[in-house]
Amino acid sequence: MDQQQPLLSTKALTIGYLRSRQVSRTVAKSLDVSLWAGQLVCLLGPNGAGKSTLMRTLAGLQDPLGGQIFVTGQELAQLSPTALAQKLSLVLAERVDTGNLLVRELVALGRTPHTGWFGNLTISDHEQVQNALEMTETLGFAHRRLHELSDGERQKVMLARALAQDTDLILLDEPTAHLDLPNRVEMMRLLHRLSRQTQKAILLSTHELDLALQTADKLWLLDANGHLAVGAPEDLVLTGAFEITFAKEGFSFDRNTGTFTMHANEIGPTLHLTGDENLLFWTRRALYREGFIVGPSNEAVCTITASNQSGRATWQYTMNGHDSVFFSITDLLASLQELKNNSVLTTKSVLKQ
Ligand SMILES: Nc1ncnc2c1ncn2[C@@H]1O[C@H](COP(=O)(O)OP(=O)(O)OP(=O)(O)O)[C@@H](O)[C@H]1O
Repeated sequence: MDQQQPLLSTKALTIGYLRSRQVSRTVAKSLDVSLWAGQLVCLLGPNGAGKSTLMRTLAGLQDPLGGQIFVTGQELAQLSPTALAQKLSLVLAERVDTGNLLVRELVALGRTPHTGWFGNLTISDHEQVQNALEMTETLGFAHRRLHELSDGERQKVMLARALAQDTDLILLDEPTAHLDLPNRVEMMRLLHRLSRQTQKAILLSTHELDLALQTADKLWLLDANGHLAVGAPEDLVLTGAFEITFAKEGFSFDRNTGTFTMHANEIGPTLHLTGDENLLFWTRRALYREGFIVGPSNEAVCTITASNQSGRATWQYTMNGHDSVFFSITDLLASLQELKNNSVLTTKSVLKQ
């Protein structure tokens, strides 16, 4: 494979929609991006930013409003549908009508660009289908009809078909949309493994910010104004691009922990936290949710110490000379809430560490 040339690239690409041959909506313009062999890239952005529009345009399902797309060096507009299908496979989020097809038959359709509509499958084609079923863990329902599957099972089968198509490029529009958490993680791990083992270039759009941050080699961040930022996940977090793209009232992104924090509806008193880091992480989240501010001890009305005592999670604070000890966050919050309601927390107290 030519490592000097990206598998997919764009030059001054403009994407959007036409109505009566007039541009009715320009979603993004001046896009210059590239996808390289062995790369897993996640396309992220808020609702309506243009992720599906970009995926569909890159896959040749929708014409660009301007600029060019190159697939393995050749302009996409010049490729026949079969030539394109030998290079690029697309997995869409929406349900497609597959009639009465068996799962194995649908996955075998992935071989069509290589065999032709009436082409018989060779032993090697059957092996590719089998491999694709095994890799996606869909072999167990290969004999079932597609309309008998759950949305999550169906999504894995669609990936199996793309794998059977055996293209250098795989584009997936929200492949984790219908999966539960373990399957979402598994899907991302599988895609990551595939990009490494097979040197395929994989681009997927997703709303799974956390999983994307952990697994992607590169992120394409499309904001609501059609601006695309490209880079390693960590660079985009450190430069603040990640935060800006998802900026919305009501929550913020914490660069230190890589997590989103919801803002509480009301602002409560400041508390200081100290002790076991693991416990502090979850304590902090609970306190934020309840509208408390976590801050330095000199600004706090009390200090809560979280520790593991004989393997038991314990929270402790002292107020007005009275020690309070709790063995769950629920009980700690109940106590703090009571104090808040009684306005005791409005006066600063010296508390035991
Ligand atoms: N057929 C269409 N004609 C005109 N505008 C459209 C059409 N389809 C989508 N749009 C608009 O294009 C913009 C991008 O839509 P798109 O579906 O690509 O966003 P998205 O990032 O995939 O959103 P989501 O995360 O909600 O799936 C939106 O403002 C949408 O309203």
